[in-house]
Amino acid sequence: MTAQVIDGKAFAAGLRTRVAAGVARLKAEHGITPGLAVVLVGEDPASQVYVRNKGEQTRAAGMNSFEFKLPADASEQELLERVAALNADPAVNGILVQLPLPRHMDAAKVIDLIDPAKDVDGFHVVNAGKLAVGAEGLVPCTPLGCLMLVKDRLGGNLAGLNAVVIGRSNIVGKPMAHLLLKESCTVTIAHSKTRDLPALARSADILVAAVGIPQLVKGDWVKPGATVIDVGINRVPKLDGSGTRLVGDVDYASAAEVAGHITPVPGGVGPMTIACLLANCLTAACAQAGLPKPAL
Ligand SMILES: Nc1nc2c(c(=O)[nH]1)N[C@@H](CN(C=O)c1ccc(C(=O)N[C@@H](CCC(=O)O)C(=O)O)cc1)CN2
Repeated sequence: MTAQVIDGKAFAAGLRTRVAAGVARLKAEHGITPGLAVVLVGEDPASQVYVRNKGEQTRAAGMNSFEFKLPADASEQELLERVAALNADPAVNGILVQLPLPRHMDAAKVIDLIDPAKDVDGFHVVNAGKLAVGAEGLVPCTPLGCLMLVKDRLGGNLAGLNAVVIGRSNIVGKPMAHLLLKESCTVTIAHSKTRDLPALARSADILVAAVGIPQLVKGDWVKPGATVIDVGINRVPKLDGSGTRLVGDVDYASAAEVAGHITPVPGGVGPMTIACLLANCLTAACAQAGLPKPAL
């Protein structure tokens, strides 16, 4: 079997178009222009690219973009003060602090200060808790994007499917598991202490790899016909030694021979992260104005 490739880039472009239409409606009917504030601390090259892309895509969707850059040696207090100011700013509907933060800053403390209503990353414990109990809240962008891709491919009804999520981070693994559980999948979260991971992975109808180990998941870990979602973004040396290339947590070539559907890296899950951020910002702006959640 050769898997069908899930084109996350194309799906994300469609989602951004739907978000832009929702933003235009919100402006026309209620005079509200959603505003997204992104805070970057330091000069990590990948983070700089992601933040620039967020600003461009926010403006392209018709929303206001506010960008704040702090030097790598800024104090944690400075960052907390910036977040507090954004919490109080009515023009700002969504706040995102780009991760990772420099080592001297405590990301949990910073996220904890973000107003949960403006927490478009969905990382605040209030939003994590809402997801865990199945209540309406802001959902982390990457797992939300993964779920959209899976539902699009499998026809929307995931009930009864076996899902294995490799990775237990608060940002991807745990929220992904909750989202799949909400869809009535039978969900297992695997991690570094899991016994016989290949056998467990082979039981999955939906296999999500979010562990940060380049090409960990091999073709013989994949159940024939399974949907494989690769969240990994790992930069590794090219085989000929000329620079680097991006690979996922899945060994794409061997997994694609067995899977039914598979996301590539790049061009799979990655582009969904920013598209879902825009969707969350529109959702947050509507909720703050007492309006229903937009259908995207
Ligand atoms: N506060 C947050 N920080 C970080 C998040 C996040 O969701 N919130 N996620 C990642 C980085 N990220 C967005 O911030 C992000 C990662 C990857 C992509 C993407 O489009 N990737 C491309 C490849 C890009 C490349 O060539 O390097 C792809 O996979 O096709 C977008 C956004 C960590 N920090």
